[in-house]
Amino acid sequence: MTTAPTAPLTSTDDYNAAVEAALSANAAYYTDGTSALDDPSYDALIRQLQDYEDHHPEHIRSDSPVGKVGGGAAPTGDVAHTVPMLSLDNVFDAEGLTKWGASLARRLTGPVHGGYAVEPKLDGAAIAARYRNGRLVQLVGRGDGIHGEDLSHAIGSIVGLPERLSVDTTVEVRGEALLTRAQFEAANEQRREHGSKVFSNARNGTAGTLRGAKSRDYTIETTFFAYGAVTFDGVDILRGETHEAVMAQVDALGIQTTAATEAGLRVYETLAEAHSRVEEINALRAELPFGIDGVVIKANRFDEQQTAGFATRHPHWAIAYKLPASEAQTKLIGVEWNVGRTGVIAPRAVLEPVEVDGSTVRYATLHNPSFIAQSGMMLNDIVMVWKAGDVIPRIEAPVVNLRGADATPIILPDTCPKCGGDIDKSGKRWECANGTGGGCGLLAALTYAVSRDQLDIDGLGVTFLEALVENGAVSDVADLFTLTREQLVAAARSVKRADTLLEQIAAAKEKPLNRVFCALGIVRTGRTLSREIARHFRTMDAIRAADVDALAAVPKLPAANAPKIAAHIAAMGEVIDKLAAAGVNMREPVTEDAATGPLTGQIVVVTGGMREALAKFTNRNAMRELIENAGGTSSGSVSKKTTILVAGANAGSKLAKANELGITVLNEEQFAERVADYLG
Ligand SMILES: NC(=O)c1ccc[n+]([C@@H]2O[C@H](COP(=O)([O-])OP(=O)(O)OC[C@H]3O[C@@H](n4cnc5c(N)ncnc54)[C@H](O)[C@@H]3O)[C@@H](O)[C@H]2O)c1
Ligand SMILES: [Zn+2]
Repeated sequence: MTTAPTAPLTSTDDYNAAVEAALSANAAYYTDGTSALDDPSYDALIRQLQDYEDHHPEHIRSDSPVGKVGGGAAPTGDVAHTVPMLSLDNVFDAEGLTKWGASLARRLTGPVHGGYAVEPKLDGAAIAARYRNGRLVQLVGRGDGIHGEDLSHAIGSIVGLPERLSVDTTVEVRGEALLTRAQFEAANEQRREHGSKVFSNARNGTAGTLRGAKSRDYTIETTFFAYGAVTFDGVDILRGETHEAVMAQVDALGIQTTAATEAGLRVYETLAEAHSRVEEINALRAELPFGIDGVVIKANRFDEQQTAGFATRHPHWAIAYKLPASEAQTKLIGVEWNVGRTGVIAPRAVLEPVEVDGSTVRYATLHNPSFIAQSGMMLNDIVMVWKAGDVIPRIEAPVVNLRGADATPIILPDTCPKCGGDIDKSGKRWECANGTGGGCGLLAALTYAVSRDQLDIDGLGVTFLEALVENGAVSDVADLFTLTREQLVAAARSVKRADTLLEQIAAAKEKPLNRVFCALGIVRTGRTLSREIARHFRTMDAIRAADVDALAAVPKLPAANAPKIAAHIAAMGEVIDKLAAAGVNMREPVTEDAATGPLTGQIVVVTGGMREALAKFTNRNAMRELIENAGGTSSGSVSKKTTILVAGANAGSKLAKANELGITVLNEEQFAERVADYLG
């Protein structure tokens, strides 16, 4: 795989080869961003070079990347920087941080007095934004730290970097331009539409976006976060003795700083506290709307920064605490096609196992067949795998310049890989035309139907269901309700278990319509939509009588999906009749109406583990149902619109945010009291 050797370099030949490898990786990294090495491999290579150069100073090549900003390979323009724009030194663990703290104290001949400012290390491209008399006049890339490229053509496409300041002042603000996750996806969508090569990750996408802004006839948006400011044109407007104070001043000018994020700047007295903040930011990482590759710790007071001084490549007063890489390169060795519960046929990438952010990744989602076609991916391509906010690893695009002779096209299936039936290719997602109600995906559909959020027959595990399907006792969800005691005893091999199951099945007959409907596994519907449909129509008969237009009128139901949903409901007619005949409830209970419930008009967010009075609502869907039954609206994230936060055990960032916004926070007891009539 594309990892660098880890043994020490022992000969000049080895050293020369390693320098060449680093230089070509660098050149790719800073230009079109498709390096042959991932970051950990590159960093390991640089450490090897450093080690060799320490022992053989007589062999050091003048073009060695060690100790240079941008490894000496970043595109350098002709714009002179006001003051050097440097890189950062790295540490990777607590020990490294302690060492850095000790060396800082030595330079200051005593401890740090002004505290440590801690900020996220944003993973994009450094730019300097020059404002003259309140107008954004020039953007400059970092280059070799002394000269940078003019990137002014990107003015107007960078969120957070206004073209006019709130005050007519002259200043140079420095910070990181990046693609947020959403901007990254939008950028790739645009590039696919325009037939351009998609970016394989957000970081290299940023450099490409800024540099390419000149030659594109469409605009790709990026986002800016400031992390510094220097005087420009000799106009000294910066006030305050600390980094923190200047960042507040930048913020007041209308420029976005990291204060706009949950991981924003905070100042701590001790390095130990700063280290805890590193861990906090690491925990927030998955939730942040953009990528970070570390946390930056800086001496907060300028006089202390000045005393500590600079090395050629980096300041002594700041350090980057690198977090484990959230992406890595590996090889796409296969594509699997899985058939899901509603018959969706989804492709999954099989990867050569690779370590990403502390776990081994073997698979990644490929979304749908059109994604494969548009990404231009081929089998045996090298791909960049990354973990986004979600847990499913993703790959975006192949690293085309690493494509080998063994690359072969990815073959899309002609027939359902599971049952051999036809595939419905009319939508973006392919579906087995035989995939619902009966044939393909039956077992998965049944598992879904009996699960806790639907019919809640928890004694029916997959193996049990499999036995029932195999011996012919069950061929659709309705058959579950006519199972005899004998059949259950035979499958369960236990009278006691069979009786428990009979009780659960009897209880399932009384479930509200929304759950019964959901258990049908109708295409393009899930928990939320099933609840909307049941609330809207109130009875199964009304649902069946609804035409496409009537369905499209259901709140939250995308009109484009209504025809498929209507067709599937019609196709399930026989199963629904069987359910009704078995005595399964077909009505949505009219609870206190949304207009009169105790939570009417309230927008409620739940966070943390539910205990005590709400202990049986540990499942978030159960809480949502409770909130909606009581007339409220349930939401997943805290915003200004939120009116109540229910905070349980170990509530974290949502609680902090609610407190910040002055939102009513209730504990389990208080909330339970409020909805006492609905706890059932
Ligand atoms: N894969 C490859 O082939 C390859 C090649 C070259 C470099 N790299 C990677 O690039 C990195 C080295 O690049 P570098 O020297 O540009 O350093 P760097 O990018 O790791 O760190 C310095 C930069 O951090 C940024 N930064 C983000 N948040 C900041 C904040 N709050 N305060 C100050 N600065 C902040 C600034 O842009 C600054 O220039 C390494 O991680 C290396 O692995 C990889
Ligand atoms: Zn099938």
